[in-house]
Amino acid sequence: MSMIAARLRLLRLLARGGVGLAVLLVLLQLIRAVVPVALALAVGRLVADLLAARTGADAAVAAVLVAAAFLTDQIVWLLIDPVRTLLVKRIDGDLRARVRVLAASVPSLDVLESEAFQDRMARAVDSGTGVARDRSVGNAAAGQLELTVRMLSAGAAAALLATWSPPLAAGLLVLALAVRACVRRQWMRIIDKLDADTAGQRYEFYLASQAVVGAPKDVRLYGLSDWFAGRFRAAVARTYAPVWRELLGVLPQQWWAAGMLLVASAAALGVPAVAVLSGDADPAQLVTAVIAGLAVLNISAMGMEAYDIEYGLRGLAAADELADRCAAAAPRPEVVAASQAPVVRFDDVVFSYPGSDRRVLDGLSLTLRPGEVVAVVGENGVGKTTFVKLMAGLYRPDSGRVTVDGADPHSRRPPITVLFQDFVRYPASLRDNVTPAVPERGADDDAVRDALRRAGATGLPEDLGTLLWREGAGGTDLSGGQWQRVALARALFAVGAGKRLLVLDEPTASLDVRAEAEFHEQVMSRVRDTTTVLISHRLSTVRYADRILLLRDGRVVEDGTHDELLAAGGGYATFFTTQAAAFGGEDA
Ligand SMILES: Nc1ncnc2c1ncn2[C@@H]1O[C@H](COP(=O)(O)OP(=O)(O)OP(=O)(O)O)[C@@H](O)[C@H]1O
Repeated sequence: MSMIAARLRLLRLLARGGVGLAVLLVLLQLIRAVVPVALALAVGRLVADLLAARTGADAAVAAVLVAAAFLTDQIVWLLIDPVRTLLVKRIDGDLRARVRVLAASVPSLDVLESEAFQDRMARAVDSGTGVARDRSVGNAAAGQLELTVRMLSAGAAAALLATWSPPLAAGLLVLALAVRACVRRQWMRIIDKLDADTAGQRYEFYLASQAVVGAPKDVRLYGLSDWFAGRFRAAVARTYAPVWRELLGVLPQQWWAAGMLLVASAAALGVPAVAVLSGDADPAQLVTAVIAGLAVLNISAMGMEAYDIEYGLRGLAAADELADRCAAAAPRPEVVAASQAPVVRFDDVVFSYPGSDRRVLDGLSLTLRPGEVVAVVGENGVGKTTFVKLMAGLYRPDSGRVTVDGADPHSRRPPITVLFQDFVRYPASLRDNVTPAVPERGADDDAVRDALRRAGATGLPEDLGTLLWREGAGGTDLSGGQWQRVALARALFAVGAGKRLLVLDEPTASLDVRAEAEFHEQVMSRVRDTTTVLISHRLSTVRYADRILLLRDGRVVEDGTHDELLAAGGGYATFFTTQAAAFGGEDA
């Protein structure tokens, strides 16, 4: 897109903040644009009236016009700020919502988690960390309007000056625009530097958010505020050092621009003065010409709008690239309905996370038969959760094949529900924390209560409408174990609503011993019409599974029932006996 088209697009974006508000801002800016010309004319008339010793009434009218022009400028200036702020916030809010919808529409996590996608997302909705000004598309749109109006104002002042001296008007305008263009090019190098280290800016933002909200207990318990502050200062210094260096490099280059402006100002003042001295102009014309000349030169000063425009254009480009990436990504998978438990197959699957060459899954082959409860065990980091993500179609294998009932889960999402280890605690009601896996089902309080009961969730608020978000009005919070039961209820509710592939990743991690003992009876024995994957380090949880798979080196190395694997005396048997010994008996 050409520069002019991009800038016209910025102006059109103003309407996204509300047509009425945009029109008001345009009007206010236009009034500001004509003020310098009005002031030049009014002051010229005042001087003419005073010198011609006309009636006091004539001079008073001229003085009132001068005052009116001055006051109008002040009042409009006061009004512009709130109108501009509101408009910018609305435009940015609109873009932020669009970007979030785009991000949510990406079907696979590899695109979402890629650095390029994250960078573009941060750029498109940048709220200006690190500098005093918001670097946003909304600011760019408002800045483009300001610049357009400043140009119009300079043009109008030049036109007024041209009625007296066309060469002076043309000369001042060309000089002012040349100075502006050169200075702008120098300063924009700083934005390139700012853009260069987006990963550093993300890290700095992460540190700041961890220090305030992410790790409040650790910060207080271990007195970590200095630790965070030191790292934050170091991160800021690392990220912004190149920017400061660029800044120091640009400053000495300002001398010649200052020199050119000095010459231009001398011409703006000197040419009319010489004309008056030589009798070619009267003092009133001098005053009008000088004010108009200085108004023309005003455009040479690069205001903050230049940064706003430059940064916002990059934000807009980032948003466009996001849209293109999303359009190019695979379409949102069709969700498959199933009346019976599905069969899941992994054939020689190899998978590495984007940006890593470490094979997390390396030739993984397995079959989950319909209605089976299959436990997956293995050391930390062996790839159990990764296996689930591929089964759910959230990533695609690098090679090999994943199918659920014969279909690729990436393009046809199976009727799956997953209780992830890091399950989401929705800032919503208890009811809405149980139902999100099947939003189409709607609120069915009996089914919600039944799922909570089967998950063994006790001590919860009686009212399903209770907000489970402490920061919200009337909100409350739950213990870790209670949250895990609510998340388990979420999975069971989804099974009740027809999801026939159930994954429980560490479902008993936060449960006490009695609750864990009840887990098999209350939960596992009731999901028989569902293909179930159970991931747990607690071997007492997995021992009742129909089959147990032990993962190592990215593939299945043992496959059998608890008794078969114990008898085989392999890795599972070692796990089990070690755990049993740690708990003081064979029955871990
Ligand atoms: N989003 C990700 N990007 C890059 N690497 C990842 C990502 N998620 C996990 N990994 C890496 O993949 C490997 C397998 O992780 P995974 O979570 O599947 O292990 P796990 O067997 O479930 O572990 P645990 O028992 O600790 O829960 C780990 O080495 C981890 O560092």
